[in-house]
Amino acid sequence: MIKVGIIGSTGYAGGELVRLLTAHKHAEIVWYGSRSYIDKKYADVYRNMFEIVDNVCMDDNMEELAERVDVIFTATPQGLCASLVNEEILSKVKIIDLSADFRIKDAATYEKWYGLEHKSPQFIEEAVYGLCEINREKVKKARLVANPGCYTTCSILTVYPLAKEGMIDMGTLIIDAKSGTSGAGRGANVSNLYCEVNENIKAYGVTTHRHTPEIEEQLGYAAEEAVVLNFTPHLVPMNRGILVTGYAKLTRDVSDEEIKAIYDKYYADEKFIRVLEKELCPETKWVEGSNYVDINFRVDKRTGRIIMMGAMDNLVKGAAGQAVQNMNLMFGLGETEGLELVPMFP
Ligand SMILES: NC(=O)C1=CN([C@@H]2O[C@H](COP(=O)(O)OP(=O)(O)OC[C@H]3O[C@@H](n4cnc5c(N)ncnc54)[C@H](OP(=O)(O)O)[C@@H]3O)[C@@H](O)[C@H]2O)C=CC1
Ligand SMILES: CC(=O)N[C@@H](CCC(=O)OP(=O)(O)O)C(=O)O
Repeated sequence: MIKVGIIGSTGYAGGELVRLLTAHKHAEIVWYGSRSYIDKKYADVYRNMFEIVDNVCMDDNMEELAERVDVIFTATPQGLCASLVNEEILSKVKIIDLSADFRIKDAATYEKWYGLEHKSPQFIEEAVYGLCEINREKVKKARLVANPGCYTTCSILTVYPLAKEGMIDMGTLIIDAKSGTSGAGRGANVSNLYCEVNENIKAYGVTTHRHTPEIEEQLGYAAEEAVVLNFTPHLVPMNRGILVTGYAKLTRDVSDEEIKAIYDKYYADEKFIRVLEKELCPETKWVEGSNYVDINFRVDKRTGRIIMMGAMDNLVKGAAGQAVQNMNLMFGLGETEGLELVPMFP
C-alpha cells in the first residue's frame, strides 16, 4: 500500500484527490492536511464522505509528513509548496504539486506572471512537468512532479500533435477556453458567488492569465520554436468542465484525413485521450467525472485555418486525476489504476 498525505485536502482539488484515492486499490490516505479545519472530522467538511472517511484533518507539517508517507500531494495555493520543500524532504518522499510552483522552467517568468518570489528555484530544473501522455518516461523516475494546470492540460493536449508535426503556424495560434466555477477553488470570493456566476458568462485575465506562459512553454517544446499566443479564459455557470477552442493557420493545404492520422499517431494508444468521430464537437458533459480528454478538429478550407477543440473535467484530468495518473507512474503501478471512471451523464 502506498501511504499518501494530502496538504490542502479540504479544497476542491484536494477533495477530488480524496474521492479518487479512497477508491484506489494500492493507496491509503493517512494525512488529511488542512489549514482551517485542524482536528475537525474530514466528513464534517465534506458531508459526502460520511461513513466513508473517518479521519480528522491535520496540520500541514511537511517534515513530519515526510517520515510517515510515501507520497505527498500539495493541493494548495501558489507559492506554498515551494516554500516548504527542501532536500531532506525530497530524499525521503515523492511530491506531486498541483500548484504552479514547479511548472515553469524559468523562475523569472514564474515571478512575473504570478507576482510571487520563487522560494525554491533550485528544484525547478529537476521537477518533471507531469503531463503523462507526453512526459511518461520522465515521470516514472521523478521525485518531484509539477502537475499541469487545468486550462493548460486541455489546451496543450488539444494542440500538441499539430504543433509537433509542424502543421500549424504557431504565430497565429489563439486559444479560447471556458471553465466551470470549481476551477476557482472553494474559497469565498465575491466574483464566484451564485448571483455573479449564474446566467452569466465572462472573460477574465485577458492578456494576463497565468496559464499563458505555461502553455507557450510546453507548446514551444513541441514546435521547437518560441511560441507567443493569445489565451483567453471564460468563467461559465457550471460546476465542472473545461472547453478549449484553438484557432491557427495551417502551414499547408491538408485534408481532414491527414489531420486525423496525425492525432491518431499520438493518441490512438492513449487510454485517456479520445479523438472523436468525424465532425463531432467535444462537450464537457461527455467527460464529466472522468479522466478523459475528448478532442476533435475541423479544417476550414475557406480561411485556411484549423479549429481544434478539447473538453475535460478540470478537477479530474485537470487536477486530481492527472495527479493520481502521475502517482501510478512514479510507483510502477498500472497507469489507469483508480482512474477507470465512467463519465456521468446528464
Ligand atoms: N480547482 C481546480 O480546478 C484546479 C486547481 N488546481 C490547483 O490546486 C491548488 C488548490 O486549488 P483549489 O483546490 O481549487 O483551491 P481551494 O481554495 O479550493 O483549496 C485550497 C486548499 O489549500 C489549503 N490552504 C490554503 N492556504 C493554505 C496555507 N497557507 N497552508 C496550508 N494549506 C493552505 C486550504 O485549506 P483550508 O480549506 O483548510 O483553508 C484548502 O485545502 C491550487 O494551486 C490550484 O491552482 C489545479 C488544477 C485545477
Ligand atoms: C475558473 C478559474 O478561476 N480557474 C483558475 C484556474 C484553475 C487553477 O486552479 O489553476 P491551475 O490549473 O493552474 O492550478 C484560474 O483562472 O486561475
